[in-house]
Amino acid sequence: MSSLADLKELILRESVQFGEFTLASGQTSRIYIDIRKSSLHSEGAYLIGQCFWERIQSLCPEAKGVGGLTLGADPLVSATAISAHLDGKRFASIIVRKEAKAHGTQRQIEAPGFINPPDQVVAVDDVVTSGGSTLQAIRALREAGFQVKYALAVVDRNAGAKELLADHHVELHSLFSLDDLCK
Ligand SMILES: O=P(O)(O)OC[C@H]1O[C@H](OP(=O)(O)OP(=O)(O)O)[C@H](O)[C@@H]1O
Ligand SMILES: O=C(O)c1cc(=O)[nH]c(=O)[nH]1
Repeated sequence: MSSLADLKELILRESVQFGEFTLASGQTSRIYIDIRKSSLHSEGAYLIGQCFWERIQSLCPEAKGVGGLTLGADPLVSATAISAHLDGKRFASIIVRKEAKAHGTQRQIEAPGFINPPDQVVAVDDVVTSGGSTLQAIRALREAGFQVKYALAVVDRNAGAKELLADHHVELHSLFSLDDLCK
């Protein structure tokens, strides 16, 4: 089986939940895809890293790193950078804090020293619904001087994120849609 097929099976097993959920956007839903249950799983982290790295190389070969909003994106950025390293490439994991630290470095963006504006970065998220969280990360990355033309999510719930990000000149891609997982 391919990494994508293995990942789909793992997400279906570990991450799909049914109930009454309030989403980040304030919408309610009877389905919740908790990708944290897969991205914090040893096999899931490996598979997400492989799938993201492969997709990023075809989508944006000039990218020097991936960045996303804590917490959902944290394991994704690390997994992608490890896959890049195993492929012999230096590639940055960037974590965007929801707000800048009030002490210490006072940074909102945590990144290794080798990546610098105006390098190209792909924005990542575990699930996109409205796209608001991904846009928050993109805004912070752009304010820091990075270029962001592409975003990549594990799951796109097809609830407006693609359109919102397109309005901000970012092309959204995903490994799966909600329909792929819950038909
Ligand atoms: O596209 P949106 O409408 O913004 O919704 C999707 C966001 O919601 C979830 O994060 P959540 O706010 O639950 O935070 P967490 O990652 O810190 O758990 C998820 O990880 C996405 O980042
Ligand atoms: O929109 C959200 O908040 C959301 C939906 C979903 O399916 N999974 C998730 O982690 N967040």
